Amino acid sequence: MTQVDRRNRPRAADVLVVDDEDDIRELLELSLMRMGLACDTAGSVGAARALLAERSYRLCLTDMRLPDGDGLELVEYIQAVRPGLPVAVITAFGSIETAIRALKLGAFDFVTKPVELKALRELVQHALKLREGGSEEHSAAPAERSLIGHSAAFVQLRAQAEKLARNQAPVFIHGESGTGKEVIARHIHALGARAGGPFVPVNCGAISPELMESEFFGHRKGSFTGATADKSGLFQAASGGTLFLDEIGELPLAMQVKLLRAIQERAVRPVGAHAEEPVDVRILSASHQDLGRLVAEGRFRQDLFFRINVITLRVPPLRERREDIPDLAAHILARLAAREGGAPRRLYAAALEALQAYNFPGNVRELENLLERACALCEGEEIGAGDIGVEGDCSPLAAAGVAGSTATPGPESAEAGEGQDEVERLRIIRALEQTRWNRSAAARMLGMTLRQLRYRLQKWGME
Ligand SMILES: Nc1ncnc2c1ncn2[C@@H]1O[C@H](COP(=O)(O)OP(=O)(O)OP(=O)(O)O)[C@@H](O)[C@H]1O
Repeated sequence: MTQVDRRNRPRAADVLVVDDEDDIRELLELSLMRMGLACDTAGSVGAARALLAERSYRLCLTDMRLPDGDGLELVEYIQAVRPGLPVAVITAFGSIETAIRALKLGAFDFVTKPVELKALRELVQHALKLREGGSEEHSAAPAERSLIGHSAAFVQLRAQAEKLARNQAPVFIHGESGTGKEVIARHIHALGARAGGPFVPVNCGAISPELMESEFFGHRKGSFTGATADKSGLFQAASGGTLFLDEIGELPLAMQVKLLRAIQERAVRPVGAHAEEPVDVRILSASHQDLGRLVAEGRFRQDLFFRINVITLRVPPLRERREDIPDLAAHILARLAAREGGAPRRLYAAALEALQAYNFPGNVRELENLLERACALCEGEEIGAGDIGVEGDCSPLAAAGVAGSTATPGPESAEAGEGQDEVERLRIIRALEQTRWNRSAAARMLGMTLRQLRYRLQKWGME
């Protein structure tokens, strides 16, 4: 068996295929050639390293078991010496743990044996798009502009997100309500190989449990009362792109089983259909809840937790990165001005100080709401502390019964989860009072949809 099989081709090879079995190497090479790609092949970690030292590739595809090491070693090696090169691993069917370890080490994606041509083609397409840097260069600017923050915590978070944009691993984004979990997810999508595909956000808490399966997977005409035509679901809508499952902790257990299957099999079965259909989506998810705690309480399936939580990003609350407040405020004021017309309002130093001293239990979304209200109230060009309506450390929620806003709990403990719910409940009551219980206006003020607001009110027995 040749350990290094380098073809004397006029142009550089696109893909490095690493596998110790001759027939699999040949099969992969043939499939890739049909896609118009030239390959080098290697039968061991050593041979692959030798080629990587000499030549550059657009993708590396490696088997896990190799005579002198394993695919994970190669993933680590590539991260160290060729960090921009996407590397995908071929894992044995059912060895999802290995695939997850590879993703954690920085692998771009994985395929299971026997390698299906369709899965291989999709993987290669995504990898090459990433390598071309097309999505990265073209979409970095707009995504960059909309993701504001220069605090050390935020800079680190953005760097992690940008690294994760380069692979296909599921990412779980954890943070309090309104911290920017969705903007982070959009950033990961916009900088990744799927940027040309759709980004489909779903609030799992806002879909009624009876319709959930059909919403996610679609349905066939006549499969239930009201199914008057075939309809595709969110998975199909996100095909080629990213499905962002917000508030994933709200999924009922029965749906969690189905979601796990869809993620694992990369296929879904529309309600009323006989066969599954393949789907090609990257899953990003988020919650303000501590999923580990939900698992311990039996409210979230451990297997799904393990599957979606390959990598966790924690978005810090705004009160842990107060340095970001001035930039965020300027950004929000500019956005409001663009919407309303005219020049952006400025903040008096005292107003900015008041904002920086405030604890923002509702995080960036609350900052947006405060500034929108301040712009409506303020008569001149500059917003004063009085227009802001927060006085130093004294949160408006304190008046509503939440002990000092500094005591707003983080999301890490059981009490914290409950505290978060309580903070949200009070925030919603405040908005409803301000809008004289006009739910649409309150939802707008809170930055949520009417459906989301209704869902929460129902949950708390308030509707
Ligand atoms: N770093 C940021 N730069 C610019 N805008 C931000 C940033 N973080 C949050 N925002 C804005 O704040 C609002 C809330 O952000 P987002 O919806 O992403 O939060 P979230 O954590 O997903 O909220 P929820 O938990 O309620 O779903 C959005 O309007 C978003 O544009």
